[in-house]
Amino acid sequence: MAGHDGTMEDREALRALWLEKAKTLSEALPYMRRFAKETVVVKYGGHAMGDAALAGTFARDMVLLKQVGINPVVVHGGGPQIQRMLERLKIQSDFVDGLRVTDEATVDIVEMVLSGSINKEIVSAITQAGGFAIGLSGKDGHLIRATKLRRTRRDPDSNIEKILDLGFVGEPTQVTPHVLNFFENADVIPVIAPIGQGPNGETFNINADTAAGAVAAALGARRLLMLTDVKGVLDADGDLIEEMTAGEAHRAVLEGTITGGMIPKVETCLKAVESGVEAAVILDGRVPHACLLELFTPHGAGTLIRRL
Ligand SMILES: Nc1ncnc2c1ncn2[C@@H]1O[C@H](COP(=O)(O)OP(=O)(O)O)[C@@H](O)[C@H]1O
Ligand SMILES: CC(=O)N[C@@H](CCC(=O)OP(=O)(O)O)C(=O)O
Repeated sequence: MAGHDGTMEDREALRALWLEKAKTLSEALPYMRRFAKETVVVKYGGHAMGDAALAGTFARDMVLLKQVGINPVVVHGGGPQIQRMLERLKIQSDFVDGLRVTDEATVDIVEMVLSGSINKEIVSAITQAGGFAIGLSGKDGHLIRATKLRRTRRDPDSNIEKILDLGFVGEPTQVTPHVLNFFENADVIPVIAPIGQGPNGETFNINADTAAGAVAAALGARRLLMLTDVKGVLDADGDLIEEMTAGEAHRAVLEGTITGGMIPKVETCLKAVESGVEAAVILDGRVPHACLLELFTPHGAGTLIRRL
């Protein structure tokens, strides 16, 4: 970079660059006003948090949102990190419809990785970026009450519906926003691990997309941002779909354009918008400042799903 001793051309180029940055900041003003005092729930997926530099950028973005008067609430995943720990401990793990079958030994590891290391890493990154974050799991302050997830599957030969036992996989039954409202008023950024508490004190492993959707619905969030490791929802030709209505999303699942891990993600977005969240966006967490791009520019960063 040219300093004061650079050539005239260098200084002119630098000035043009800063003017461009000032223009971008100024253009963000109407968006900042639109989202001021609003809650934005950000689901930070395990794949999206792979890179240290990107994790730092994500933390700065959360601090910036708070600084301009928005209320960011982070719900994180950690699937790949749980997987690595289970492999180190030689514990076998299977998935049904993208959900980890969770026995007693596994739920202990899931809780340790999510509420322990990952949660504290994100809290620490936000603190490093100048923010004030507090880590929670769904067990704190009755935040996420859960029950055992019931899943059934129809056997194609006998046509009999079978109950699948996923162990300690939970689904949220109630989210109590009391503790989050308290944090909002105290300018704290909550960072939530997707662990739920059952009626008898059991610990439940909740898919992080599902947990984020339930938190967004309970808070009446203006946006649910789902950071993942693809551009967004892709069509049959592999092109990004920038906006989908609930009807189009349902159709894409039925037609098989949306498969695997994208199904629970899209279903969570649909449920969230049906529960009062204004819009949900599936966006590429590998793109630096993806949340800022989505909220503060006319160039959304992924696929927006809204009620209609
Ligand atoms: N139509 C689609 N558009 C984009 N991704 C899709 C689509 N259908 C299936 N997928 C798969 O869904 C994956 C995202 O879900 P998942 O791996 O569960 O994300 P995360 O770990 O971030 O929660 C993508 O990596 C892709 O393989
Ligand atoms: C029930 C279930 O599958 N829980 C997930 C929780 C973490 C998660 O969802 O993390 P990502 O968002 O990074 O995938 C798991 O055990 O992997």
